[in-house]
Amino acid sequence: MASRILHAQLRHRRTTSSKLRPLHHLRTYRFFSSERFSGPSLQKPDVPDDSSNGSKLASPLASQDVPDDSSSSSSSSTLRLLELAKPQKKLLAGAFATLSLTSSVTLSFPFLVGKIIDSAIDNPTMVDPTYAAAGLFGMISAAGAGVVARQIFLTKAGENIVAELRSDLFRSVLRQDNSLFDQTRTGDIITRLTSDISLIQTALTTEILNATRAVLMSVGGVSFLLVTSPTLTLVSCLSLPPIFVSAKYFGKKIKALQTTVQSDLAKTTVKAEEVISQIKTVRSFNAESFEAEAYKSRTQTVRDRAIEAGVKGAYLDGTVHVAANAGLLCILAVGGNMLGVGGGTAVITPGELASFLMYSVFVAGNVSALSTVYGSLQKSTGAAERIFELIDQQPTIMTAAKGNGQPHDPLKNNDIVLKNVSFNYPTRQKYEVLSNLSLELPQGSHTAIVGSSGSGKSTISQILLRLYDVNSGSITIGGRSIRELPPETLRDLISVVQQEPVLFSSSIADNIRYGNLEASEEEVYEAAKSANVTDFAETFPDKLDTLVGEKGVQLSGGQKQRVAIARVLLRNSPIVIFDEATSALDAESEFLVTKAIEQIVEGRTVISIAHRLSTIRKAQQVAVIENGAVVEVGNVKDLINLEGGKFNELIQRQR
Ligand SMILES: Nc1ncnc2c1ncn2[C@@H]1O[C@H](COP(=O)(O)OP(=O)(O)OP(=O)(O)O)[C@@H](O)[C@H]1O
Repeated sequence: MASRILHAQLRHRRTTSSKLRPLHHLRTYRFFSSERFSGPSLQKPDVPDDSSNGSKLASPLASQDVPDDSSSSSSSSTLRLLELAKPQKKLLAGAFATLSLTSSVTLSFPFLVGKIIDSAIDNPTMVDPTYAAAGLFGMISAAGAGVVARQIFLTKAGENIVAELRSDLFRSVLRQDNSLFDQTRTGDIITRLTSDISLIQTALTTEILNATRAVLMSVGGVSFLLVTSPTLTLVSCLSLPPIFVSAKYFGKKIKALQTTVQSDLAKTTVKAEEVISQIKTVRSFNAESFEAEAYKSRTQTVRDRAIEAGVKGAYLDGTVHVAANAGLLCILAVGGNMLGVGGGTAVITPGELASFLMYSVFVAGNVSALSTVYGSLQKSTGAAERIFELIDQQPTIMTAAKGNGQPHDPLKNNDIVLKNVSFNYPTRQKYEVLSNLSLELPQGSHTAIVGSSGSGKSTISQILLRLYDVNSGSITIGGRSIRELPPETLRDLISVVQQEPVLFSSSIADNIRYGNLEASEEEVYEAAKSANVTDFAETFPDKLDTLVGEKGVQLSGGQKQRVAIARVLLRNSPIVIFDEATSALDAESEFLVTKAIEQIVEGRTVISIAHRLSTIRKAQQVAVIENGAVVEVGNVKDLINLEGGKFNELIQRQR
């Protein structure tokens, strides 16, 4: 049973939807240092350890604004795109081989039709049109088989490239600094993982092949035109100037509009994602109409720009259509005279004129296909730049850790010492959240951190986990700076129970198992029992296999909290942080959760970020935080009785 659940969970992880899921819960994900389960990181050059200025802002992503496609970055992106196709070279070679076959058949078709017409005119008794058609049908069937094979090769190559790129990109996302997630909306990243990658897939397979076919057919077609009649070839060139002029004029406008449409569309997706994920808040404020209107107005902007681009495209198509057909009429007029109509000398046969006309249509079609391919290749270069930007983003924390991934000496103990720590969030450079903060948390002790809202209590748990690096000062565990520990090792030492625990949309058991993916079913059950999860799970028909819904919406706040505690129990880390774990609960839930918490506290270093006296009572020491600094520290009794003290003041306010 256990292995079934584990396999189901791992299988679940492999699917795209579950790959996207952790973006919403990235902090939870990191508390459990599960990035590593997503596989090895991409190879990155080492960056120097910059311990004096850890609180760096990850370079913001260029968001959905399509980057300036300067030719150098475009060409390097194109080269990198081609690199991605390299491992699929056998499949792509197969696709090119079948393409050559189908193109040769298509190219020889007008030539053969011309020959059949001439033979039928010259020697009507010798040529049986049925046999001729049957012969051509044989050729077409061979080409058809080539088309089938090409599609199969292309689909396989395309899907392989996409799967590889998607998982590389996702790994890269998981390695990024928190500051990147603080300033980038989830929807932006999801767009890169989905539609941008699809654009690349099309570019690397279908479009490159279309381009090759168009070039082959155009070059082959023009050669046939020249061989058949250089004079008529010159005549057919008359249609080129209006086509080129209008393609340049409209093409520029269309590209600019398409770029804006792409960027506006991405913003619309981001908005939809935000509203859907916050639907309860939207409902409770009766804001459905407001949000629907806001979304409608965004989609209308997209629609208007897309129509504008479509209209420009229609003008271009119309101009090309008239110019190309006028060219054909010129060929017909001049070619008709060349047939010797009206008594002149014939310099061309009817069959040659027919094949010339067919090749002209081919060439026109393929030249215009080349411009379409060029347009979509431009689009995918933009998408590639957005993807490479994210893959190339250098996280400061993962790579700066000395000995990251290397074995390290075991820690002497789990004493935590924060010394003169100053910190600001990278997105708010000028606002110092922690200011010269010093605090000692001996191994096995229970410390309550109290203080007014916004004083910096939760921030302490974030810097202990090294979700952010501090600007100055030091944090040590067992005498070792946390910067020297691989982040995974550090995060294995610490578990956090948050005020609003985040669950994944799988079963209760799977959510508990997140604490230790190797745990047996019995261990999961034991953890569930100790955290009073079985009390409520047993009342559901599927018991621990009950699905909890997205972010655990199908459970109450207290039930979610107990699942989160069971998860931490299973994790068995020596340091546990309760970040106001019971403050959002009613009295009965608080009682049950507190009982569950008592199971964890035993024998561990505990930090309770607390508001209420009930949570604080069991702590051995209390640290009062004010404006990011410890202003009072001592045991609960002493501080309660300290007249005029900060803690005493806080308690008085609660009474
Ligand atoms: N990711 C972030 N980016 C920028 N500023 C942040 C971020 N998280 C928190 N802050 C700011 O840091 C300050 C301290 O926040 P913190 O969450 O540590 O306070 P707290 O003492 O835990 O408050 P509360 O009791 O209300 O939870 C606040 O002013 C907050 O606005």
